[in-house]
Amino acid sequence: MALKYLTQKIAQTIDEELMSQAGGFSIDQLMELAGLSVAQAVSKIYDKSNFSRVLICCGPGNNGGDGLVAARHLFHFGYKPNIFYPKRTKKELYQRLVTQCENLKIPFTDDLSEQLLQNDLVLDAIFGFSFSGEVKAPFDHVIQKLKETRLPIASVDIPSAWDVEKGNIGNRGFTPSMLISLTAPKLCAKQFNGTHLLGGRFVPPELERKYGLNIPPYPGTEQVIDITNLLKEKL
Ligand SMILES: NC(=O)C1=CN([C@@H]2O[C@H](COP(=O)(O)OP(=O)(O)OC[C@H]3O[C@@H](n4cnc5c(N)ncnc54)[C@H](O)[C@@H]3O)[C@@H](O)[C@H]2O)[C@H](O)CC1
Ligand SMILES: [K+]
Repeated sequence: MALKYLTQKIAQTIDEELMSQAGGFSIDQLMELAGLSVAQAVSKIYDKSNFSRVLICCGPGNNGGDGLVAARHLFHFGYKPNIFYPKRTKKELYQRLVTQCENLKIPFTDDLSEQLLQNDLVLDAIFGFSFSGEVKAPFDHVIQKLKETRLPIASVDIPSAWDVEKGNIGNRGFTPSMLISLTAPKLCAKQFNGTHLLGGRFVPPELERKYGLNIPPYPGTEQVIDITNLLKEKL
């Protein structure tokens, strides 16, 4: 049975259902597991001996929160993360995630151009499944710079600036080297031919059946599963 690609609406509905009274999760929990998956995916594909310096670009929503969590785990895995977080939110959850990174002395930077010259890999945690429309400032400049960089880019959940369902319309985004889909891939991932990992190992079987997700079994205690070839077989 083929893995399901989610519409924007279904992705948001599943998220809401997980965090409803019946679902029982808090956003902190889901974000922690999502960010852990992202860090584990990065460590599997980009060995720290060659890609130790990771520039984590964080957006204003939960995708950016996943990036902050991933930064902390990457630090503990022995990487040297740097964080670019141009539009911080005042919500307590994000402030705590920032404090946790500051306590690890993970540098926060304002100079994206400079950082793109000093890192080995970019983690794109700018926009996820709630992105829509044209990219607004200040992220229009950020996306442009990421289009120009030669560094490999690993995208969290959605390649930022891609339409969640239609993909890279009008070529307004960049094409990452790796995509880490969370819960299940979104429709835009049908256009993606690079390394593709799935993370977010928190979906109860009943919810998985309800939405027909057909998530392949995660190996052992892993937080990610490589679905690159699996998806190619199904195309
Ligand atoms: N169940 C899961 O899979 C989980 C996934 N997680 C991650 O959460 C994101 C979705 O988070 P959400 O807060 O809903 O939205 P985004 O981060 O995608 O972005 C919202 C943010 O962006 C702004 N925005 C929207 N469109 C534009 C635009 N055109 N230009 C500029 N800015 C824009 C908007 O105003 C908001 O501020 C999901 O993808 C996963 O990465 C959870 O962490 C855990 C559960
Ligand atoms: K992203």
